[in-house]
Amino acid sequence: MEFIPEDIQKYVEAHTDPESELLMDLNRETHAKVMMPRMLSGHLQGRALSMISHMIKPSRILEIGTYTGYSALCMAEGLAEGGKLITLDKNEELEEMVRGYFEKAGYTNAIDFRIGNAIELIPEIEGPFDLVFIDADKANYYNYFKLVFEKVRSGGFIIADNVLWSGKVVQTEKKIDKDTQAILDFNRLTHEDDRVENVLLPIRDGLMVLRKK
Ligand SMILES: C[S@@+](CC[C@H](N)C(=O)[O-])C[C@H]1O[C@@H](n2cnc3c(N)ncnc32)[C@H](O)[C@@H]1O
Repeated sequence: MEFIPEDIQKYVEAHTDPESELLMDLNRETHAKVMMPRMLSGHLQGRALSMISHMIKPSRILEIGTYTGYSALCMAEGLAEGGKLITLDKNEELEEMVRGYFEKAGYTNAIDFRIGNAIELIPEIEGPFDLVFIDADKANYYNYFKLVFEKVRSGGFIIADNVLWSGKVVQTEKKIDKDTQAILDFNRLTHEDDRVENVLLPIRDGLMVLRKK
């Protein structure tokens, strides 16, 4: 589902910095060879994540849901000198491709790519983090929020992707599927949580931006 008219989307992209050659290659290769390329953040959201990361200048970023590494590479652009980004994914089939791109981008030392179930990996990872990006299985979104919360420094950010869930968050049908319900719960619970400030940005499929007080 497109949330804004196609011509406006094109105008927005034309007036946003282009992707680097490497990100363009990764975008193309993902679309040509990998299942469900819609999962990749893409040009506009990638530039937004890079811009946000530059604004925060994080020393430590945690990403939950690497896929082919596109969003990790975008957020890594804003890391402080000597900063680290840890990214988690359970799909080992993409490991070689993802590591190849991290190497080509010169981020072998800055990006720590770990394979496994994020629910099991996160408790073993020490904080504090300046920025956490939640972009894995929707059913666990609120669990991820709870698992990372104490690891985020005061003033740090948690961003969750796909919180508009292709518009299903405002559907009027009575039967709500499991993932939609999980996103609805995540949006409501984080919005009502006094420990964070929040803004839901309607970029692509929706980014929930939370700032820990
Ligand atoms: C939407 S994609 C991530 C897209 C990527 N962040 C980007 O913007 O280019 C979601 C990823 O989460 C991973 N994933 C799903 N459940 C997971 C889990 N329990 N633990 C770790 N990774 C998981 C999937 O394998 C998939 O690669």
